[in-house]
Amino acid sequence: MNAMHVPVLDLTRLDDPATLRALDRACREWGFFQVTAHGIDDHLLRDLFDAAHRFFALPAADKQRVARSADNPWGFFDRELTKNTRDWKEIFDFGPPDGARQRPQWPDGLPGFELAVRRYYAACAALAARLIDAIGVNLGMAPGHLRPAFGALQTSFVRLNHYPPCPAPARPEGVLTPEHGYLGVNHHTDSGALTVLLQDEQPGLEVFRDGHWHLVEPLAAALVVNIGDVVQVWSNDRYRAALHRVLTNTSKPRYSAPFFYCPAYATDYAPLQSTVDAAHPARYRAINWGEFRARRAAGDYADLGEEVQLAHYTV
Ligand SMILES: O=C(O)CCC(=O)C(=O)O
Ligand SMILES: [Fe+2]
Repeated sequence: MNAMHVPVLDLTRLDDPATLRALDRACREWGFFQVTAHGIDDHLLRDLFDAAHRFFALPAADKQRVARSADNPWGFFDRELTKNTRDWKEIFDFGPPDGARQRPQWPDGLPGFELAVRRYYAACAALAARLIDAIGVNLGMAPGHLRPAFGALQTSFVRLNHYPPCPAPARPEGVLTPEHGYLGVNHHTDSGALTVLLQDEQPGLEVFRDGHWHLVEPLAAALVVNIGDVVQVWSNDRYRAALHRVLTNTSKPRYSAPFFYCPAYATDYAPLQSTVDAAHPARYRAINWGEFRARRAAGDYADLGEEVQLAHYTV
């Protein structure tokens, strides 16, 4: 195991110049960091884990009653593909309603489940808004410049992940999909702007940096944050969305809860004007989030050939 660790930032004073510098460095060097003093109440995080444990312990038929479909991405799913390869996990997704078909689904007979998920969503959205403000400032934009993309029409969502013990864990050296055995989640970048992640005490999450995989250590008081593709584009590659994956193990279940901070569908994102000059021409053309997300979601749901990547939008 590699000895370098992802940086840990104390967010007590996020607008402090020293914190902003540490944030910029973490975004440049890792695209991944952990945050303490993040302001999210411990009870809320405990309630969320409790809700996740109770949901995944339900009989399979009860979970299937809230299964997601080709029309509705919100609900239970246990056949997700990442890099066209089956992940060893089951998930529950909650995001905003959109039209008649896309709507949250809630399991019967789990008092407190919906409330715990909604509270976690709201708390993570507030934290992500603070972080995106700081990132915008670090990239040379006025405070609040990126906020409008994340108003009432933001398409952020919460995912509950359960990785059951796996009889055949895989551990490929590089960024390969395993030929034998399973990963909890195959290597990928997150396609939104930022991800805020709660993980339990069971190790498994790894980030790829300088040719090696590094464990993102479970820290009791911390949340994990990583840069997604949208911020990579805004930053014109100053920050990279880091590749990450989740290992399985033979004996212990693992639970995690990412909050994917995503803009409104109508958002067109391109390198911010402050990141582009004669020496640094724009590396991406404008991308429409609604279009990108629809193409990625179709690939996660079923094997439709090559998954859409940022590389398809470089200039
Ligand atoms: O479970 C984790 O720690 C990370 C999960 C992840 O990367 C994802 O769901 O995109
Ligand atoms: Fe991820």
